Amino acid sequence: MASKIVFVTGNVNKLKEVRMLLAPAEGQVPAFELTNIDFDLDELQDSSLENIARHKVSQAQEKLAKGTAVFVEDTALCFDSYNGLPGAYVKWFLKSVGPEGLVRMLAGFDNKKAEAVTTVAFADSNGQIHVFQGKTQGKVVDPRGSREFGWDCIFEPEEGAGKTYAEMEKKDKNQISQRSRAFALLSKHLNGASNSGV
Ligand SMILES: O=c1[nH]c(=O)c2ncn([C@@H]3O[C@H](COP(=O)(O)OP(=O)(O)OP(=O)(O)O)[C@@H](O)[C@H]3O)c2[nH]1
Ligand SMILES: [Mg+2]
Repeated sequence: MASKIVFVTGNVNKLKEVRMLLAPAEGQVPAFELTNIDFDLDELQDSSLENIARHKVSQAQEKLAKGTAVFVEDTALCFDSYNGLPGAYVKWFLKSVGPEGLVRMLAGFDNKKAEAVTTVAFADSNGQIHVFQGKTQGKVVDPRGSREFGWDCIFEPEEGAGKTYAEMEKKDKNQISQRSRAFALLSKHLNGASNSGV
């Protein structure tokens, strides 16, 4: 029977993407069964994305039965002109000023470059924590496309043929997104570990 892995997140858009990213290739037997729990986890206020993800998964571990394999992810949007801010704080900026407010933050700057970073922290069934990170470079632009997911409408990735994430098909975003890069590393780890159990 496939082992279970829990993804702790309260973000339905992340869940949708991660389910696509971790889906087994056609004809392949799934190596694990992915389930989701929405716990309210405290998020460390720290400039280290790795520390934030490690702290987040440690809390998730404490809430689950010992031996449960679990992962979390934290996603940051880092402005070049702000030396990496808002970074992991982007969630709170979005809540207070929306995508337009994020665009306005860069109004006085010629440099609109931004980096999207997803940091995955996976605690295996022995309680050992593994961290994986994916990055995508791009720039901040006036909102274009669907407003469904966070800052997707203002992030134009360098490899996106001039489209914002929000203007792209999900499968195309998944080819180049910071999340897909981080989860490709987790997948590789899980596939390597599948013989010994997760
Ligand atoms: O346009 C976007 N494209 C993305 O690919 C993306 N990934 C995350 N986000 C947003 O950035 C903040 C991260 O904060 P975050 O990592 O703490 O997430 P969260 O609190 O929503 O969920 P979780 O912590 O329960 O998993 C939240 O506002 C998310 O909505 C994204 N926005
Ligand atoms: Mg969060």
